[in-house]
Amino acid sequence: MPPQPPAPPVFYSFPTTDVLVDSLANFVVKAQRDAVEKRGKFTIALSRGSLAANLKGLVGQENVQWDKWEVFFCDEAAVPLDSEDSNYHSNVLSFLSDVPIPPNQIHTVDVSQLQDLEELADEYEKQLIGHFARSNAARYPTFDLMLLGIGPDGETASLFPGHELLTEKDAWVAYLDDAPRGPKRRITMTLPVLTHCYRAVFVVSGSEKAEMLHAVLDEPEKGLPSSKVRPASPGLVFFFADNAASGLTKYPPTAFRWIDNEKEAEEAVAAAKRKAARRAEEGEE
Ligand SMILES: O=C(O)[C@H](O)[C@@H](O)[C@H](O)[C@H](O)COP(=O)(O)O
Repeated sequence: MPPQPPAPPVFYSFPTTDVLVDSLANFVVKAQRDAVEKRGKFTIALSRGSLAANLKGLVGQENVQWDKWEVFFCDEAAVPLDSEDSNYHSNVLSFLSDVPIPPNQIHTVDVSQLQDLEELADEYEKQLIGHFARSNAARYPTFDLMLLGIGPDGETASLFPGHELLTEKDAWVAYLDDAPRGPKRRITMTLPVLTHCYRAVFVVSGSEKAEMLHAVLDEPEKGLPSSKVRPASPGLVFFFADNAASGLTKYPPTAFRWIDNEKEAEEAVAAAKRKAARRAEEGEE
């Protein structure tokens, strides 16, 4: 079978993250239902950063089959599990401590047992292999849902622009000791794993991300790490809040599903029409 084309992205735009959290929770729960129906369980991977806070809407969701969840972390700092730098810890504070996922289905690495970064990465890769070998892993595991952020330089998980890890094709989990921001020592899922999933959702908020998002989405030829996560159809979704998407040029406002921000939507459509009319006029001159 020829390789499937990358999915055209689906965009949701929210006025604020307060509005986004409920829709994101609904989206995750729907993805869970779909996965459990088709494959009997739900494998989800969570990226470091502000994402954890945006998952708090999962608490109190009804009809969730928490016992079917298998939670992994796209990237993790080599810090104790109760450190505020720990991705696991951020997610515990946000929602994991309030939902009944069996603890052995939340897959962490414990630096109090292992200090060496290479060993940490190997240990986490073994956990992935142990889990996915029983189900769908051929060359790479296929997560039901990858939840990702985009950092100020276009990084995602702990894959930073220009870093040698971006070319890693063999390992599922790799390590770095030179992260340019935050804790330097980390492990991260590699690009083939991030991209080889049923659905990837990027959650991005804040107008300070607008310029960088323009580079990620409108100029993929620049090859920023976040531009390279392109699951096969139909799996690429963006949740935007607080004007994060205001710098995009390639996608018209009509490509967005505007949630609770009709006024902004109307303004964006009107601005796009004015721009198109101006261009047409300039063409005539
Ligand atoms: O440690 C980190 O920060 C992550 O490695 C990074 O890739 C993160 O996912 C993005 O920076 C988005 O984070 P924010 O949503 O917090 O900006």
